[in-house]
Amino acid sequence: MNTPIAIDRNEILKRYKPIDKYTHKGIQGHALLIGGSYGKIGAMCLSSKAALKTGCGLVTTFVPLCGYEIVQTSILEVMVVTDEHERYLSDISFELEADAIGIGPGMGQKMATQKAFHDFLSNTSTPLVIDADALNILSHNPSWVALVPPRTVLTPHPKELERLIGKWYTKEEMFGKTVVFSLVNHVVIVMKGAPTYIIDGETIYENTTGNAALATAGSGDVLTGMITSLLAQSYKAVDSALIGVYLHGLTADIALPETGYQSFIASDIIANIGKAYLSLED
Ligand SMILES: NC(=O)C1=CN([C@@H]2O[C@H](COP(=O)(O)OP(=O)(O)OC[C@H]3O[C@@H](n4cnc5c(N)ncnc54)[C@H](OP(=O)(O)O)[C@@H]3O)[C@@H](O)[C@H]2O)[C@@H](O)CC1
Ligand SMILES: Nc1ncnc2c1ncn2[C@@H]1O[C@H](COP(=O)(O)OP(=O)(O)O)[C@@H](O)[C@H]1O
Ligand SMILES: [Mg+2]
Repeated sequence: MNTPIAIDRNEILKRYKPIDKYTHKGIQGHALLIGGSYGKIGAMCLSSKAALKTGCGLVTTFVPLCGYEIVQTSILEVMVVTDEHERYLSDISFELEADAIGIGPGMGQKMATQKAFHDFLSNTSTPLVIDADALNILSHNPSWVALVPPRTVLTPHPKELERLIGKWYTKEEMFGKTVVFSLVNHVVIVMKGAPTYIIDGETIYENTTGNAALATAGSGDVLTGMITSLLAQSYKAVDSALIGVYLHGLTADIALPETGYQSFIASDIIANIGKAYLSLED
């Protein structure tokens, strides 16, 4: 196993692109977030708001019908496109051209949703982040991994990773299997945890920010929105993963003196993305 490269401020500054004075929303990138189901529309609100706060110019959210008013009223800046099904996704089709797509948070694994995800994968070549239930659907249908576009970013937590690559008995074996999965499928894997590792083929990165305050509902949904936003802003897949994970962890380090571990919630990640970015400008 290769020694992990520590991802600290210096490593991020090598990759970070400050905003161009003459940019406009049309060139800042359009992120599309797809997911949600009855009772889990909040996951999409979190990922969509996080995408906006990470800097892309436009965000569209694709949710089942029951999510329409929830997303429209909770985030005024986001555009909403709906599936025809009331409670879950059954046909992921849309007219818009997105620069990056994040799919999976809160999506559920109904058979109709699985089929819709298969058809979506068969027809997309847009830079992609796959998270949560979309990862679980891939684990149920391993042959569909071949449909995943090269350089897609996968963001499993340990259980999702185990479903995808199978059980491991040592840390070494866990890294070995993840590296092979990354190499064979040409994908970047964000192994979420404490700490989070990012695997790009044989290269392993170890994030240095974040703390136990992040152990709270929706913090992974927020990360999906952040990485999708960076992809939409034309960062390479691995750089989107590294910068996204670094900034995400930094928000918790910044907020900790105010919130303590217990009262920090996923919305606090979103509220502190601005301060995390500003710390790169000092
Ligand atoms: N507001 C909303 O709409 C929200 C919606 N959400 C959406 O819900 C859906 C289900 O997602 P999910 O991750 O809760 O379920 P699931 O995949 O069964 O994993 C749970 C199990 O995994 C494990 N585990 C997790 N982390 C671990 C770690 N660091 N280290 C070690 N183990 C770890 C742990 O297993 P255990 O240790 O108990 O065996 C745990 O019980 C998904 O679509 C998501 O987007 C949520 O985001 C919440 C807010
Ligand atoms: N103890 C911890 N220390 C640092 N980061 C953590 C800790 N617990 C969870 N996290 C981070 O929080 C996020 C949790 O993601 P996930 O389990 O997908 O949450 P959800 O599905 O509820 O949105 C990951 O980025 C993970 O690295
Ligand atoms: Mg998650």
